[in-house]
Amino acid sequence: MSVEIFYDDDADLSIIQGRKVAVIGYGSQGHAHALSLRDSGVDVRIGLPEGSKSRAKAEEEGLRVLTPAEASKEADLIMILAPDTKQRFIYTEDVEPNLSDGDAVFFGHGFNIRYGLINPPANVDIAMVAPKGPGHLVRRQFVDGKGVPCLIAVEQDASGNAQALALSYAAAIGGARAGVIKTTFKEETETDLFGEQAVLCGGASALVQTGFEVLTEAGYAPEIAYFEVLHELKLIVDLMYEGGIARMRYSISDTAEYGDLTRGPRVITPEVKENMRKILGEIQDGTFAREWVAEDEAGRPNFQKLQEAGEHHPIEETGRKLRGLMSWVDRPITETA
Ligand SMILES: NC(=O)C1=CN([C@@H]2O[C@H](COP(=O)(O)OP(=O)(O)OC[C@H]3O[C@@H](n4cnc5c(N)ncnc54)[C@H](OP(=O)(O)O)[C@@H]3O)[C@@H](O)[C@H]2O)C=CC1
Ligand SMILES: CC[C@](O)(C(C)=O)C(=O)O
Ligand SMILES: [Mg+2]
Ligand SMILES: [Mg+2]
Repeated sequence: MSVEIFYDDDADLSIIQGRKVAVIGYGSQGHAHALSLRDSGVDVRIGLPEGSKSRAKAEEEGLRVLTPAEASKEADLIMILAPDTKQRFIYTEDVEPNLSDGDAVFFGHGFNIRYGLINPPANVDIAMVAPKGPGHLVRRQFVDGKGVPCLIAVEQDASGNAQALALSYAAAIGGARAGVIKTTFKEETETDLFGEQAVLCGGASALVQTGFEVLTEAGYAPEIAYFEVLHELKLIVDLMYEGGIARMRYSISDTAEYGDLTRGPRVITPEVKENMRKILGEIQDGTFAREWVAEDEAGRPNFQKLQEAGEHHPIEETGRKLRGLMSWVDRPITETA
């Protein structure tokens, strides 16, 4: 195996238990890290601006909430879990002026370091603990005694101990129960962006919406189309998660398997693969990062337009109606943060 994978036995939890941690941001990842660090015996404070709507949620959990500058000053490990497009401003205004020799600045994703938006001084550790899953599941798995795998990376090892520190942090949020893989900021950033754009979020959403459109435009009931292309997708992906594509193919009918083997490549054609390569190229050469930063600076006009179109896609209305009848899938994403 070419990668190094670490588990709980490889991690020394006492390292992170001996640090003062500031978690900047209390959203999807921030709440999961902060609550699980606290439950692992770590001294945690939250950094949020005075007017932040996340403040009440963190305070409800009994966490101590300071401004990002105060939290950075008090802490010797600052984990930045604010939106990627805001991090460079938070870093310059609140974090950097409060850094001392031997402090550590951590990230949950490598975007700002990989694309040179944050350039830290040489006297601090720069590392990453990036869970490979949405924050709400990171927390839910931790509470259930499980964990979401994490990537760790060290960009700058001023202390000579940055990797052990990152591994200790990953263990404290449950990552080492599932496996912690050592990588680089470059590899994490590029593969994470590719995964979410081409397969997990962009690819999967477009596949589901297009399948729904084809069925409903051909006159089939939206409810049947919804179950077929969205609801059942989870059940199929659960089998892949448990035992790979082979396990899924073992469980489906041979009719489905023959259709899978012969029709799948007609949907995901060589042209689609070429499009995926172009998307990867735009990530690697910085085109996507520049576009996203510019879009954010312009007030996100295109993002908002596309978001609205997605929210009004007919599959959402059908889904809301059907999920309303299935109490067990009614898990609002506001469950903990
Ligand atoms: N979402 C995920 O599951 C994953 C995210 N990541 C990475 O984690 C990081 C955080 O993403 P995510 O959890 O999705 O973010 P969210 O958008 O869910 O949450 C962002 C949080 O940052 C707060 N915030 C906004 N502006 C500031 C500021 N100026 N100072 C301090 N806090 C601020 C927000 O507060 P308010 O309520 O006021 O807006 C909110 O609490 C990103 O680097 C992302 O790429 C990595 C893996 C998975
Ligand atoms: C798949 C999306 C993700 O990369 C994640 C949950 O890991 C993100 O940035 O939210
Ligand atoms: Mg990811
Ligand atoms: Mg991501």
